[in-house]
Amino acid sequence: MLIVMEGLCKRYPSGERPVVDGVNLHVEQGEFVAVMGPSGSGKSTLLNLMGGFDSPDQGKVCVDGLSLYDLSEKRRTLIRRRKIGFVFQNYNLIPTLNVRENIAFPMAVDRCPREEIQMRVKQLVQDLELEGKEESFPAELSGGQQQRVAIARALSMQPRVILADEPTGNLDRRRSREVLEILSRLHRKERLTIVMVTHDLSAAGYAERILLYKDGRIESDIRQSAGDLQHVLEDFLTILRT
Ligand SMILES: Nc1ncnc2c1ncn2[C@@H]1O[C@H](COP(=O)(O)OP(=O)(O)OP(=O)(O)O)[C@@H](O)[C@H]1O
Repeated sequence: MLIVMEGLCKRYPSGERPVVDGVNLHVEQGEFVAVMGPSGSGKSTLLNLMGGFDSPDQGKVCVDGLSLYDLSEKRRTLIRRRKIGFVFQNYNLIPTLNVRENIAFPMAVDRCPREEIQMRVKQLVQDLELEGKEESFPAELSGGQQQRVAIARALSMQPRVILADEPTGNLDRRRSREVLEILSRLHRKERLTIVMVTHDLSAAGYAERILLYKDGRIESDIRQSAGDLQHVLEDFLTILRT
């Protein structure tokens, strides 16, 4: 099992109720999981806990057999860099670095050999369809291109899992589809594990498993066959209305 969450709880000091309330979740290597749910229900917090960014009040998070919150801060940072790739709604690219440098950044921090960095950047530029943009800066790119750079950067360390928080939240329909097609292809071809928070049902349609999250709990865990979105939609609406 690649990701294991057990008895996970988190309440912010300012919050009345826990935003993660006894969550148990197992994600297998190669799964593409979407997390949907009402705004403020705790989805981003759950994803941050999964990625070792936050600390739980109770419970365990294991990624690739390592219990993240039993590690020292230093080791957790290292594991995060090597095993987990993050993709955010607002891309989080470094504005003063060009595309090639943004993609190479985590590898440079990890002191990878220069030839390896060059080879990997070249491959990622190809995989993410960014040829010709290598020298461009983030401000010179469309939102979809920026997000593809962010995905390339997230993949640069060959992580075990990609955690994506609303990766298409700032993109129009066409650019969302381009980004999702790429994620979906990487998932199919390279058995990349993806956990993606999204509000967009058509984005969730690319996943093979959909978690409906509400009030800090997984209300529903649906493994969908292709095109079986109606069932998910009905569950989702029921959960939103109750
Ligand atoms: N660092 C923080 N300190 C205090 N409260 C926080 C913090 N981060 C989030 N919260 C609160 O916790 C709750 C859950 O937030 P979270 O961002 O996890 O929800 P979400 O389901 O991802 O929301 P959205 O879909 O709107 O992005 C919200 O009420 C939010 O205000």
